[in-house]
Amino acid sequence: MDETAKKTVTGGTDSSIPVTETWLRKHRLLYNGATRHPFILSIRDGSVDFSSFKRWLGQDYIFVRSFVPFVASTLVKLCKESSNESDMEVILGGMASLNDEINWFKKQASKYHVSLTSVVPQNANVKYCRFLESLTSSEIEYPVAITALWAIEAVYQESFAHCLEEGNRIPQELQETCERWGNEGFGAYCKSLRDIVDRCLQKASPAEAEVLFLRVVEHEVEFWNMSVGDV
Ligand SMILES: Cc1ncc(CN)c(N)n1
Repeated sequence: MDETAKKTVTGGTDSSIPVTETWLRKHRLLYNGATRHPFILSIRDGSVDFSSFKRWLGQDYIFVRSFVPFVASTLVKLCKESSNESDMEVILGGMASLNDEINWFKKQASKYHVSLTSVVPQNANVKYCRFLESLTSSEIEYPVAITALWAIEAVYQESFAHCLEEGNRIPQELQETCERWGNEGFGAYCKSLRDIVDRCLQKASPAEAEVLFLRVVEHEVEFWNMSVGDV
């Protein structure tokens, strides 16, 4: 991160607006590109190509395995920098649900005959996993790491919750997939993460956090692009 990006800036022109709200307003177009991606829209309207779905499944399993050490490193940063008890419960809850997520991927892979041991990570996935690894560095502070964690989870939550909204024509086989991330419990988890980000960045928000938010959203768009074979 260069020196300009490291500079501390205020959250926005109106300090009563939480920082995440400021970013979402400012970067709405890019954010919608991730949460309303053609892959997601095709699940919602039932036109999804199942070979894309299977590609996504195999690649996301690899991603989630790299996501675990990143979440664990965020927990370590919390303990070192503030040890806020309620933040700890939120992150621990997230880690527990990642265990379920990994088992879910294994079950789905066997249902769709995807051999998880033979999946070759594609370029977009390799880059995203490298990015996650870079965030485990001790130079990345807790408020910045938790920002990335919130953004990563929020994109999936909003994408799949959109699939479930009224008027959907989700193929019956994919209903469970949409519910995995679109359910209310996962929504509440993402809201807790968002509240943590807003609290941590209330007084001063490093430009580095906003840059990371944008990079996460870009990686998510690339990940969906890869899933539809558009790389
Ligand atoms: C790429 C990606 N982003 C987010 C998630 C939700 N844990 C996921 N499984 N995969």
